[in-house]
Formats: sequence, structure tokens, C-alpha cells
Amino acid sequence: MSKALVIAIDGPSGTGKSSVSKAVASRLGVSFLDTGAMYRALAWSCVDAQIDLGDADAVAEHCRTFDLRMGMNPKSPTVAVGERPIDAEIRQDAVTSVVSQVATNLDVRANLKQRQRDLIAQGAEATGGCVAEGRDITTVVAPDAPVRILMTASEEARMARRSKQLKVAVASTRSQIVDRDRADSTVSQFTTAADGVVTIDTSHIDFRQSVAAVLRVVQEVLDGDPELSTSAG
Ligand SMILES: Nc1ncnc2c1ncn2[C@@H]1O[C@H](COP(=O)(O)OP(=O)(O)OP(=O)(O)O)[C@@H](O)[C@H]1O
Ligand SMILES: Nc1ccn([C@@H]2O[C@H](COP(=O)(O)O)[C@@H](O)[C@H]2O)c(=O)n1
Repeated sequence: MSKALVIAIDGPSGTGKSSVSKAVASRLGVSFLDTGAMYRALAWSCVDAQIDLGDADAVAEHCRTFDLRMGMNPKSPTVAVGERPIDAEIRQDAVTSVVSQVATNLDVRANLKQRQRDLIAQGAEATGGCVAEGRDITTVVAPDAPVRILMTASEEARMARRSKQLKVAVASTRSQIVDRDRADSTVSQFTTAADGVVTIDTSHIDFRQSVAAVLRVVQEVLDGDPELSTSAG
């Protein structure tokens, strides 16, 4: 019987973990889970429901009941609450600037951790594997994943990437990158690799080289474990 190829990737903002994870999952033909999108969806849903983000109990209660639906095809990942797609809404500044408030709520983290584990299992069941990325995947959500990677990059590289991506001045990306990481790091450890986690520094390599670096780590693990497979079933 073959084992599922679960690939856990963590890292701070702007290291390229979402785009690289998506490309890796596409190349391997496995599922893709963007766990940051789940926290963003909750933040959006709380605002939409006019829940005070400072009210930790109300946010946690909303988290327990909101109907979050994640599409895990890496070629077209989707996020919806009920029937409503919110892919664009969750990328807006209004969500980015408040998402850490819900992500630092420990009841929320416990609930989303369980949902993430279930989704990774479903994704792996459907395709033989799942690339899941975020900030606590290698350490909390999937600490037993056969492949665990921490993507890092210098603050300058990360701010420059976000500036290019959003077509805004480099200085204006500081709150999205540095301040958000500071807030997020009060509950998750994603700047140094835990035991057994491979670090890939993308500061001086381009996107394609980052994808290739992750695929090399995956191949090494596959070569060393004949029970691992990427085929569904
Ligand atoms: N070497 C590189 N590796 C990966 N991505 C890169 C690289 N150079 C530039 N980029 C670009 O950096 C941008 C940010 O990438 P991405 O959104 O995947 O980062 P992230 O780590 O998931 O950030 P966040 O956690 O804030 O969502 C993308 O436009 C991506 O194409
Ligand atoms: N495993 C994770 C993933 C994300 N978060 C929180 O979600 C925010 C948005 O993440 P992006 O990757 O989409 O930028 C992030 O700032 C964290 O607050 C998390 O806590 N754990």
C-alpha cells in the first residue's frame, strides 16, 4: 500500500510559498491547499457579518460555524463561503490588514487546524498527494509530512517582490510584509526551520529556480522511500 505524498511548506510573507507551492502541485499532479486563504476567508466573513474582530469569542464562534469551501486544484484553486466565491475579496487590503487579528485567536487556530488536516487528507486521497502551505504546516498542521520545507528570503527581496506584484512603492509594502510577520509570529514560528525541515533561501534565485529547488527536495524524499507515490488511490 502506498503512502500519500504530503508536502508541507511554510515561510514568512513574500517568500513565494503560495506561487511556488501551486506550481509544484501542478507539476506533480497533486492537490494544493493555501491555508492563508482560509484565515483570510474567516476575516472577510467576520467583517461581512459585522462581527467585531476584537471580540475573540464572537470570532471563534463564527469560525466554528462558517461554511468555508476550498477548491484544491492547483491550476484553479478557489475559496468560497457557502455558494459565494470570495477569491478576489480575500486579497484586498481591507482583509490583509486585519487577517492577523483572527489568526492570533487560538480557538480559531484549533478549528482551522482540524479543517486543514481534513482537507489535506481529502486532497491526498483524491490525487495521491497535497502541497499545503502556510506558517505552521511543517510544525503543527502536518508535522509528520514526508516533505517539510521552510522557504525564506531577505526582507528586502520580499518587499521588492510584493512591490512588483502589486505595482506599488517598496516602502508601502512594509506593513503587509514586516508588520504582518511580527503580528503572526506571536502564535507561529515560521522564520527558522524546525528539526527535520529543509530550508530553501529564495533571496537570490528566481521563481523557476525556487520551483526546481522544491522539486529536488521532493525527488530526494521519493528516491529514499519506495512507499511514497503521487498516484491517486
Ligand atoms: N525566487 C522567487 N521565488 C518565488 N516567488 C518569487 C520569486 N521571485 C519573485 N517571486 C514573486 O513573489 C511574489 C510573492 O509570492 P507569493 O504570493 O507566492 O508569496 P507568499 O510567500 O505566498 O506570500 P504571502 O504569505 O504574503 O501570501 C509573486 O509575485 C512571485 O511570483
Ligand atoms: N498557516 C497559516 C497561514 C496563514 N496564517 C495567517 O493568514 C494570513 C494570510 O496568509 P497569506 O499566506 O495568505 O498571506 C497570515 O498573515 C497569517 O495571519 C496563519 O496564521 N497560519
